Amino acid sequence: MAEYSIRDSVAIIQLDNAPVNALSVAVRTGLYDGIERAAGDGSVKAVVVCGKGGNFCAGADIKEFDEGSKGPWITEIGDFMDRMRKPVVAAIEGVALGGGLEVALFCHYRIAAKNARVGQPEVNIGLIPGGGGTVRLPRAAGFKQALEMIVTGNPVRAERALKMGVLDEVVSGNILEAGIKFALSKAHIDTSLACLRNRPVRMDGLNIDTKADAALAHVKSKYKGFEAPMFCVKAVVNAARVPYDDAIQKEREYFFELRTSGQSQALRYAFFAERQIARWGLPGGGDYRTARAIPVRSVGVVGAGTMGAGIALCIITSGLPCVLLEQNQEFLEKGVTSLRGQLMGTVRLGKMTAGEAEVCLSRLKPSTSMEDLKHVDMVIEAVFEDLKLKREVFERLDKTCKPETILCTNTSTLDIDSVATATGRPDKVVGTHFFAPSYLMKLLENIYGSRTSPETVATVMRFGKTIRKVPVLVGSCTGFVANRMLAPYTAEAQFCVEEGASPAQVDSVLMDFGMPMGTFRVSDLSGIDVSFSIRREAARKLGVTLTVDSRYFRGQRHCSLIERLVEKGRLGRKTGKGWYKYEGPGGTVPLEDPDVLEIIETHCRALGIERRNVGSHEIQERMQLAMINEGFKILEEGICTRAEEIDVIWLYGFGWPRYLGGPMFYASKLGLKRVFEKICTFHKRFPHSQHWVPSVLLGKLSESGLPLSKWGEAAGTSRL
Ligand SMILES: CCC/C=C/C(=O)SCCNC(=O)CCNC(=O)[C@H](O)C(C)(C)COP(=O)([O-])OP(=O)([O-])OC[C@H]1O[C@@H](n2cnc3c(N)ncnc32)[C@H](O)[C@@H]1OP(=O)([O-])[O-]
Repeated sequence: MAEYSIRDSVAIIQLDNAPVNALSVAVRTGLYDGIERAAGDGSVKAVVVCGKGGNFCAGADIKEFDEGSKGPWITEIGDFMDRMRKPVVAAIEGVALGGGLEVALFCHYRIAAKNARVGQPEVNIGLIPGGGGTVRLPRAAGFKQALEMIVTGNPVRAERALKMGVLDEVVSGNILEAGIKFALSKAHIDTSLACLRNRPVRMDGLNIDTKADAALAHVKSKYKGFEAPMFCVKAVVNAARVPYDDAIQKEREYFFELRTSGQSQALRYAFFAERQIARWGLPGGGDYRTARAIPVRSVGVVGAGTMGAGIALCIITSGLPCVLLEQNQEFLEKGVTSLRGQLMGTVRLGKMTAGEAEVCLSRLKPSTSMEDLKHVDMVIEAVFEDLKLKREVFERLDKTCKPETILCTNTSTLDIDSVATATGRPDKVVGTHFFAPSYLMKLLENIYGSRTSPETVATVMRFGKTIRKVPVLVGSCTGFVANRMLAPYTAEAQFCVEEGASPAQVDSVLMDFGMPMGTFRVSDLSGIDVSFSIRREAARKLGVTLTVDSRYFRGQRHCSLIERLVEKGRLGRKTGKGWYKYEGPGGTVPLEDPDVLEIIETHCRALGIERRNVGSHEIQERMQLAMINEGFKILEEGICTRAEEIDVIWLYGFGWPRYLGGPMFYASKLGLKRVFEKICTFHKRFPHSQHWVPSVLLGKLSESGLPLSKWGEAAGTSRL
């Protein structure tokens, strides 16, 4: 809704829809009614539109998008304002985003508090601004700057918006008081002079034809696979070419076309999924509503290898002091050099100044003495993935650190309890699984053990946000969520290669689907020897020796191509050859290698595997469905409590194309009945792959027709 009041002959319309005053039907109706009322009230000289609770407005209410169009559209409210003879002033604090900025652009004037941010982020949810933004912003900010704001979706701060011409004034102090004062000062000025409709698009000397072609080409390559950025360009270019009303009409057509598109649905889903993951609960009780995070003012990182150094870098760049610990000076110096190198990389990219980088470094305390961890609030252990070693480290940490210190283990495979029991404080032990490269990858899988306390979970969840990661809470199991799902995905890729595909073919199928990189290129990048050691270690524990001839491991189908590559010294990019051979500058360009194809052929001949033509569709289906089936098992076991958590993990851990929502969302769009039937068929065809045993939950859901948001509940794993 919108509250209407009058002060000093100024009508005040306050948008009111907590927490961000999204433009629901009620808010738009309230705004329209308020403007109409002020226009007809002879005692009112001017109008101020503002927002309640510290924000102007975050745009259309995204939750209402699936309900069709009801109530007045922003441009209808705007047309009314355009005809008003009384000045309407937008008084902005907090954010004016999307439809919120569009409302402001319909006002005759815009003032903002210093803390305000304005922007058109619709592109992030697969849309273009649909309430006049593509037509009015270029009239205020000029074609180039408006195009940049609309295509990137990045908001700008008040001072910059003022320079761009989007705002008329930036004020300090009470925004409403400033708005009333400003409105009264304009009460006698002809409003048509301030009306953006009456101004041409500012081209600032640019030629629209050349600019349009360049912008389209740029957007096509930069936002590969995304539909909305192209439409943004088309709409803004059109606004520069045709009269105002025609441009508004075209913008609306584009907006409605995109609103019902699969991409926008997926991107809107991803928007809410990211917010859902903050709502966690523990099986033993305690959740995000009741658990209090312990303040973290300093952190220690044990292990200055690539992972540890990257984690320490995340910490110091987020403003926290960090002790980086290594067992000896040589390893410590190596770690600090690697951290410095990464930091300077961000300086070179212009993301930080050299001065800021120095400030970050001043927060780092390299050390070889565990005593330096005595007073820190949290320690993240990032030593080699070896249980015995980790338990030793935890025993020492437990003895050294103050009793309140939270102890985190950066592990991708180990059971949290088996580490926690090395301490006398298992309630304060938790897993924090960072992804390589740890400074850049946004995902943080936080893993609770059976005795991890709600306060510890609340602390690592908040800490994740502090260091600008996307923290997702998951239960403990082999591989947790990300790597557990990755295992059948990569296994199927290798089986497809054994059966007749080439690594390059598999990778191109994945890239065409929208993944940032194919699985074989990823394997080369992270090192084939890494997967080799993990497999060998797992086999060793079971008393089995894996050889190049192993076709089965624990009764399961096994592809031993990795063993063959390691035998030939093909460890990946670091050795210049792996699944590919690497050439070009710095040996970074992957080329299909006839030697690898020969290794694969020999391998298949030796094992009697008949090769055939494996089609792209089959590759995609097998890799994705095997992983999706695992996702349902994860839900079924309560390792995750919502499908959204799994999707966020894939978006941020593996770069699943955001415009496809995530694997679970993708499954919902394919239809669970179809997904289940396909998985059953693959299970019959490949009986020696555990990952094809259909998930019981999936079978149940395939009959139920329940929407994705209810899958966790149906699994009985929801804890809220
Ligand atoms: C009509 C003409 C065409 C117009 C089209 C548009 O405007 S398209 C829209 C263009 N606009 C955008 O794309 C802006 C999208 N929003 C944002 O970028 C950020 O939310 C923020 C910067 C406003 C606040 O960031 P922050 O980190 O401070 O907080 P937070 O992110 O956690 O959000 C708090 C709560 O508000 C909720 N919520 C937020 N916005 C909307 C919304 N529009 N709708 C509904 N709900 C919304 C959010 O779900 C969360 O709810 P929860 O989980 O507590 O139940």
